[in-house]
Amino acid sequence: MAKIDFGGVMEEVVTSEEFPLEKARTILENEVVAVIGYGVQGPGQALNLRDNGVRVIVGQREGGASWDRAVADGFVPGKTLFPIEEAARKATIIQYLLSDAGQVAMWPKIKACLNEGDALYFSHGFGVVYKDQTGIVPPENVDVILAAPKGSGRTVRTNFLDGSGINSSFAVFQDFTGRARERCLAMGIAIGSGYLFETTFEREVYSDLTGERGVLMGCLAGVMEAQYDLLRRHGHSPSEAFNETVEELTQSLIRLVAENGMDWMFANTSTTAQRGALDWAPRFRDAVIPVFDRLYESVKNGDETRRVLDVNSAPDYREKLNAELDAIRKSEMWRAGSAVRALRPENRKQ
Ligand SMILES: NC(=O)C1=CN([C@@H]2O[C@H](COP(=O)(O)OP(=O)(O)OC[C@H]3O[C@@H](n4cnc5c(N)ncnc54)[C@H](O)[C@@H]3O)[C@@H](O)[C@H]2O)C=CC1
Ligand SMILES: CC(=O)[C@](C)(O)C(=O)O
Ligand SMILES: [Mg+2]
Ligand SMILES: [Mg+2]
Repeated sequence: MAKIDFGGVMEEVVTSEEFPLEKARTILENEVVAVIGYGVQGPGQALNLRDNGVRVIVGQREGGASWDRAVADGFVPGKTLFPIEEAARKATIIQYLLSDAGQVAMWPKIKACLNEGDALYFSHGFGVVYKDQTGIVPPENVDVILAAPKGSGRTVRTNFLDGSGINSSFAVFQDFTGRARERCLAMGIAIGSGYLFETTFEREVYSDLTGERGVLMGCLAGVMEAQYDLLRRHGHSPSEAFNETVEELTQSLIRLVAENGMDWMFANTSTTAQRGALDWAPRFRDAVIPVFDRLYESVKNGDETRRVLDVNSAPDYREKLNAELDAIRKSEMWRAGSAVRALRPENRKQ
């Protein structure tokens, strides 16, 4: 493993150079991988595995939109696409990529399909770590491994297609065969990871639930809305409020952060902007610390899990979710956003 200095802390990572695809292919040579669930991660990981020469089949509920999508992506019913349990029985590596609530519902059936020496693969620590709520306790005679892409399943695929790779974490929870670690790393590389950093199931789920509720999604959505509304209350137009809150971030400034870090972005803005941002950053930081403390506690004590399972296990959860997403889409802010996006020169030409 390569030793990398992450800001003064040495960590070991596995890169696609030191663990090349050829090595992954050899390790997975005699395996049949079943991707159970063809939602967001399922397609990204399944297609990358297939393109990387791994024997992969898909298990999905018959008849729904995800099944049709798998067919459209070239998986053939009866050959490489099966109902969930049939796929799970055929496989030696079961990639459990149903929604986390779906994993709980299907667990008794999946458990019954596991053979001694199989590997049960997750992209989240959720099911295993919150076992008191999920009931997911793998049998002792299988490997239990994790490769968790740090990005959307869409990006898992688009990064692969453009020749880059997603970063993923990996973890071994249970090593029955003595091969759990190599199977885990081989899968991590074969799904298209550029490098993998090591974690545990527990640390993965705590950090992942915090990140998505926090800066990556929840906090981001919240602070954007707060600033947009503030500007609107003070008489600014929707286009001005949206540009100054979202468009400039996604089209310019966050790209500089991605390229070269926060200081680089600051260095390429006006001295006026720098002064103000440097002064206000600690105020925002201090304002949200108590919210973040509550968030981490709520993750750790299982409250977030309870909420996810409650809401996402309801029969009408899809309708309710769509209504919530629809409300965002139809809000003035995001309708303004749609108009702003349409005005980007590259979109205007179409
Ligand atoms: N969405 C993403 O990009 C990421 C997801 N993950 C993890 O990957 C795993 C899969 O997540 P997603 O791809 O978002 O899942 P998803 O929400 O897209 O669901 C996948 C499939 O599960 C099926 N499903 C749901 N409930 C079911 C049930 N009761 N019975 C049978 N099938 C059912 C649905 O047909 C759907 O196609 C989760 O553990 C998630 O936390 C990790 C990183 C990113
Ligand atoms: C994309 C990702 O890794 C998330 C946000 O954690 C998720 O979809 O669960
Ligand atoms: Mg994540
Ligand atoms: Mg997540």
